[in-house]
Amino acid sequence: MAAQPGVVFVFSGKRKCGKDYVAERLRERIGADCSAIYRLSAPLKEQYARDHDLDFARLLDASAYKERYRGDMIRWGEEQRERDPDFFCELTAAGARDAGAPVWIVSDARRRTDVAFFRRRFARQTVLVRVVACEATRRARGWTFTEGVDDAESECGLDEGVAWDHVVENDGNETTLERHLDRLHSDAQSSLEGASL
Ligand SMILES: Nc1ncnc2c1ncn2[C@@H]1O[C@H](COP(=O)(O)OP(=O)(O)OP(=O)(O)O)[C@@H](O)[C@H]1O
Repeated sequence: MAAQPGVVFVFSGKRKCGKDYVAERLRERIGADCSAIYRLSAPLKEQYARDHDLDFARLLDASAYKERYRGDMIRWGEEQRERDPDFFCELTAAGARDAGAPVWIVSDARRRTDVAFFRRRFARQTVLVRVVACEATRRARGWTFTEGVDDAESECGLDEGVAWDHVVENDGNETTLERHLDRLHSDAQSSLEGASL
């Protein structure tokens, strides 16, 4: 049987708050041998590419190819979620189980249903992490407010009403970030010890 995770970190945050950056720093801290980063958007792109006979690798990068299909891909994703809100979470979890690392870092939760899925399916293992940075910092990292994106559910669905286990301040202060990473790392260690992995 495929492996169950010891810890599932579920990251969320506004655009350019540094979710990917902090997720990568956490993976380095815990060690690439026992942790891996997963994106809920990856199986969406993979499945979309398969259904539409497209090149999955080119949909993943920041190419004009991806931009050409972006609108239709978003619409297609919404249709799948309406049919089954857990569709992409299930695919991600199945891929992660097969890969077998004990610590999963899911770097891009965007919806209430994403958080609810991991809380329900991996109740003991899930650690909810909100990454925050002020608007000035996000702007300096390339963010500009875009209508239809920054006011959409995919960007605002988790702004309120979620009991985060950790809120990571990522405004560029290295000492603060290190302190947060220490806490997350120690959470992972205790959970792994508790699960006797
Ligand atoms: N603490 C930090 N120190 C230095 N650079 C950072 C830090 N946090 C983020 N960055 C940089 O800011 C940029 C945006 O970060 P990142 O891609 O992780 O954001 P994101 O929240 O995943 O964005 P998006 O939602 O658009 O995918 C990247 O170039 C990243 O390297």
